[in-house]
Amino acid sequence: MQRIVVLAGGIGGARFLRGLKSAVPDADITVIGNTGDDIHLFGLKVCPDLDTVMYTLGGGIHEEQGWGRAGETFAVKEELAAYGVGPEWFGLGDRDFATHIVRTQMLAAGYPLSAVTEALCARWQPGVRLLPMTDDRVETHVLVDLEGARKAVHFQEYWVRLRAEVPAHAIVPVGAEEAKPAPGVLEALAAADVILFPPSNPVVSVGSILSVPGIREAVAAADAPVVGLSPIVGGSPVRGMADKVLAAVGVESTAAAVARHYGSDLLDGWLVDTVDAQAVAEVEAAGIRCRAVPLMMTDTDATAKMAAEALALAGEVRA
Ligand SMILES: O=c1nc2n(C[C@H](O)[C@H](O)[C@H](O)CO)c3cc(O)ccc3cc-2c(=O)[nH]1
Repeated sequence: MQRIVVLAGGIGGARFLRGLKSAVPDADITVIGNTGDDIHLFGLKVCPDLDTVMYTLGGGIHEEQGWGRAGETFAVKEELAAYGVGPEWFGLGDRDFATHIVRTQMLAAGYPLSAVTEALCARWQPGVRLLPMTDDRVETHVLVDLEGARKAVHFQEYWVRLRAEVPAHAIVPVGAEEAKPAPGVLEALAAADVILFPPSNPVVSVGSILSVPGIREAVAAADAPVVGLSPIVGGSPVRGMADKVLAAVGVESTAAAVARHYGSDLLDGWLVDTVDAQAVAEVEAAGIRCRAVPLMMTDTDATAKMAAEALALAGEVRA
């Protein structure tokens, strides 16, 4: 059975995984999920990217939104607001709250996040093994200009409250230096037949995962071919704020620049969209095999084709 390891962020990663599962239903898929977006609110630990993967693959996601639960209600949030307790800018629904309550209760009882995630997945049956990148606390902060001062804000505040509309100067995965990969992460990378970087954010999603000491090294040292899919199509991100956070780390928003940012020490293959076909030569000149194929995840079939192209490229670079 083909063992595939995917380093995934939130919406883009989750949708890619749905296509991958449809392309290779019998594969053994391990997902290393980003936890740099995690936030503590109302005394609860919220893990947006792990939950987005779990709900999407488990059939509980709010499809149009891409995050949170389908059929959601907001009574708890409204009651909290009536007490003057915020933040009001972060949309936690009643059904979603239950996940965070179970998670926080288990963490308080001494279970590591990896065990808690496994317990939550026992309900959702995502059909993949979902591992957090680390059991330790890592929080992505963004250095921004706000109200005349330069300050660090939590990634969720930058993205959800500020809509990534303030200038960002640096992205800091606070706590990453002391973090250890969660149990199973290094083992999965070492045993993989293929490692994939979905079209997730290269800085705050895949970049956060790679910032955990040992993970980047394990990807680079893996026997498996590593293939990524560009989240930048025609010079802009398909969704999200990748252009803004790429600028903050000094990387141009092009499919080729993102490939060079990962580098040939990590990537063996890179897929760009057909509109970026002119980037193929530049990526190949950087020592990374490159193909131009349609990269819009319009539905599961289109996404399954992208996943199949990524696996075909992995087969090619392995040969
Ligand atoms: O744009 C928003 N995204 C929300 N997201 C998505 C989240 O901010 C992100 O898109 C990611 O963290 C980036 O992957 C949530 C995700 C959750 O799992 C739980 C709650 C939220 C709440 C919001 C929200 O209020 N607004």
